[in-house]
Amino acid sequence: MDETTKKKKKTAECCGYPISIFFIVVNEFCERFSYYGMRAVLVLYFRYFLLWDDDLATSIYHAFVALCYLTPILGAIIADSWLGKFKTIIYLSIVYAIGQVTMAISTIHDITDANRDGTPDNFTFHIALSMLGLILIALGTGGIKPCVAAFGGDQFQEHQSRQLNTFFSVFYLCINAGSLLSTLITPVLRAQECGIHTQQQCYPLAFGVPAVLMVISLVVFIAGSGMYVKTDPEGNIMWSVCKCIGFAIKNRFRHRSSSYPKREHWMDWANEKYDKLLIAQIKMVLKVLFLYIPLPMFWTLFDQKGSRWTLQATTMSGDFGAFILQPDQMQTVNPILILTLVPIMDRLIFPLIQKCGLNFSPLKRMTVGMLFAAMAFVSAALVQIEIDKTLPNFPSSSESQLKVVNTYSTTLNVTISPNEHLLIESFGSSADYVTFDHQDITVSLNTNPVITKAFSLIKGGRQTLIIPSDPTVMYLKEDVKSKPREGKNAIRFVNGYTADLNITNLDSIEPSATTNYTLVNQGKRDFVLRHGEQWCEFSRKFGFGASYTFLIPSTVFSDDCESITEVEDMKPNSVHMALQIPQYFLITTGEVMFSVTGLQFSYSQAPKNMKSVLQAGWLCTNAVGNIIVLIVAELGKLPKQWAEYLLFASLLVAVSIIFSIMAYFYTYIDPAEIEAQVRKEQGLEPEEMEKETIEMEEKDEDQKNEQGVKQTKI
Ligand SMILES: CC(C)C[C@H](N)C(=O)N1CCC[C@H]1C(=O)O
Repeated sequence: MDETTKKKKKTAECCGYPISIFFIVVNEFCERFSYYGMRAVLVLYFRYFLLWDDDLATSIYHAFVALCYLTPILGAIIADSWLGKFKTIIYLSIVYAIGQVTMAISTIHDITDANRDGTPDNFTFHIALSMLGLILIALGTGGIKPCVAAFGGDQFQEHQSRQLNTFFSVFYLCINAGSLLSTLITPVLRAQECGIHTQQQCYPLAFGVPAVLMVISLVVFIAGSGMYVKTDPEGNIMWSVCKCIGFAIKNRFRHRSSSYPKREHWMDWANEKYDKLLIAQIKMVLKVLFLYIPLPMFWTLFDQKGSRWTLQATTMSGDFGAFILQPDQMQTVNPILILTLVPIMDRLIFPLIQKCGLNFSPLKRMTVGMLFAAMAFVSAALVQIEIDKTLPNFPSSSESQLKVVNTYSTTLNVTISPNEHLLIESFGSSADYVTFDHQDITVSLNTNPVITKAFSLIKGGRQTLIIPSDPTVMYLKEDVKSKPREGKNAIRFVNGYTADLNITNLDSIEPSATTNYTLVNQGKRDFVLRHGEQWCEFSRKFGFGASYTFLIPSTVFSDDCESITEVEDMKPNSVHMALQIPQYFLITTGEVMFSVTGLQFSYSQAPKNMKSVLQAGWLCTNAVGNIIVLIVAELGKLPKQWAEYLLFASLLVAVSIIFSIMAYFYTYIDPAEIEAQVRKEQGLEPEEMEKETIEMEEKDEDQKNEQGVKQTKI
């Protein structure tokens, strides 16, 4: 029996809408807040809390997203064949909430930070707990995804078809409103400092708030339970489809001899055992699923917004004058644009194209959407080329780089064997790093007597030779050799004062010593220097992604910190994050054309009882897209990031050409019409079919009433 044909239960209404819809819409908003909020900080958590490298962080991120889009099949099977949509949503939401809480707990560094140095001591514990959390989240979010929208649709009566359409628009807006708010808020929460023993990036808050939102989502959904129209499971349509396909293949194989007459379609080999209607429906579904084959490539590019593009933003400047944008907040441009572009496209662009007499069919829209996504990656490559121009010339794995800092009382002539001569004034440094293709060097200073010392440099590393007030004890200090994380600044101090010094938030520094790097955020920062009763204060304004060594002279307290000099080890990021806006605009325009159209297309081309099968198939294209990113990342990374972006863009152009050829041969169908025709061929007239349906419904209803089961819709 078709569950969407008629509804007999009159539900409470407000302004023509079932009141129960309110609970479903709020539930979706909270759930999407929870999911996207957690996702917004996930790569940074992998990269900077678990200390994974870029490739591993990106791979696990995409594996997780892929899992989230594979589990809808599981959710659809559970709902259709066992629990029904309502119970499936409740049970899987509980699993989801437990996953979010587990994830939030795994980010508390203090749990294993026994030595209280600010970093976890037992990474295995944090990794295991976070992986468990992510698996539960993937199971929950993917499992309920195909059920919630359909459950919302179930709430509407036959006369509410206009409201039903509005519901789906509001539903989509809720997805993006929830994700917009969360991607704005969670990075801010992450940027806070918190902790019991030491203050660190507040990942527990960034993951904790999404966990709370998921609990709220569940509570809101349960609160509406008295008002919902609930349908019982109707048997597992997916299982019937699989059995029918399996039989057709087996039967075809059994009759492979040329003596058997050919059949029009290979699915016709199931005619002996299966209903013609089911076979016709499977044919319609397979035709659409075949078209889906090239689609994952779109998602391969789309989902890199959260990984590669965010990492790209960490090497850019987020100073927008009136406000500062964190690298991970750039992702919010997508839902903002969705909220504006969907109405513009629907109300303006598509009608205008239609007015011009152009046939912009759904499959054409999807092809153009792919081309927009490819253009977005060309734009990302151009931005990357600009960034690369501003990046320091880091040493290759066989080279070593050295810089010299002089805190001796006079200018020094520094000779580095065999032929490097540097003139460095007091409390100054060499202009830039000197690159060596060998590691063993000898340094001579023109002091009286001459001081000579041998050093071994780190292969592939950057170091600074610190010449203190007593040059005989000159020493090497390792420098940062990549941009500091998350657009922060790495700073350190050389103590040229004659006694121990205390600097805000740092351990005490001995005379002539150099501190390790400390990361500071963008903006104005104040430091207080102290020795006994003496103190002075100095301030510096920082940009994004720079590195500095501050040289403290012996006169520091007498001139009130004025004489502190600054050596720039690495220039701040100079390419502005606004340059990422064109790539976001292009990918979002592509998304509206591809994703929104794809959803409508999947729905309109699916037979009535297999809408969920195609929805699950559609979600699977997203999963496969993420798996492709994983494979590409694992197979090997191109030496240049811009080249990788161009590779993805070219692949998508190639795929969109293949898709447009496949689309050319696709004939749009009206599934209801085909179903009616098959029924007619089977000898069932429309009136008879109607009568039969009503009789079946009434019989079914009577049975349910007898059993005392609340049957609310037919
Ligand atoms: C990535 C954005 C925050 C959300 C995106 N615009 C979107 O609505 N979706 C991306 C995959 C499908 C859809 C969703 O259901 O989340």
